[in-house]
Amino acid sequence: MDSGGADEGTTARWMATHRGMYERATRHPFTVSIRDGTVDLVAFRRWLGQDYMFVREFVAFVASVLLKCCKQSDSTDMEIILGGLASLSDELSWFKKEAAKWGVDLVGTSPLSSNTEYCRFLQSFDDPEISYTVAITTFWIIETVYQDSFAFCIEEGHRTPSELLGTCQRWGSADFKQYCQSLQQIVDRCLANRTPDAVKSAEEAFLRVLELEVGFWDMSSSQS
Ligand SMILES: Cc1ncc(CN)c(N)n1
Repeated sequence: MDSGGADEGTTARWMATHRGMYERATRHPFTVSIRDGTVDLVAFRRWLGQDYMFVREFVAFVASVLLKCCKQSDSTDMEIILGGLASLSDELSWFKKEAAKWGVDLVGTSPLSSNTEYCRFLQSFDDPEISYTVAITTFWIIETVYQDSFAFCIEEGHRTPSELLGTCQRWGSADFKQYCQSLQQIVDRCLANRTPDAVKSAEEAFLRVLELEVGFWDMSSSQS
């Protein structure tokens, strides 16, 4: 981790301060049911179709983060963000393959309301007034919720059905964890240089993502 900033470790503090909310997002009954082996496969298929649409929107969001990054003078973060963006190409192919396997019709699927709400939030980052710090914070926590949620599904003692292990590995792998940690280091470094108001805006974005992630899992479980 970069040792230059006095305010290093802000993200860890947020995670501790907002532990309850963080756990609602990362230990949601939907993902816990995957780990327990009791997952409703209708809900899993719904999640798959909805998440495919989300990821298509996420590509544009990550591109907007990259653009903000490139406009910064000292932009060593660019390669990590670009790597994340490039990997979404694979991810979209993976969704198409899984959809075929599970009989999910991606073309005929429409976004449910929680997905639409989340996608609108992502689209709002097109605004050049939204800072790189807020954008990279948002990017980091979006990826981290999936990393933490799915890593739990393959941790010791899991009863995840074998046909879902690939899904859990996708986001629960050590490589994906490492990538999330790289993003977290960028966020902590950015936050260390910012005013209290700027840090507050980033914290609000962090909390908003947690809320939207809970909404996304709820939607997957119950079609709300
Ligand atoms: C809703 C949601 N949140 C996060 C991720 C991880 N990129 C995702 N695919 N979908």
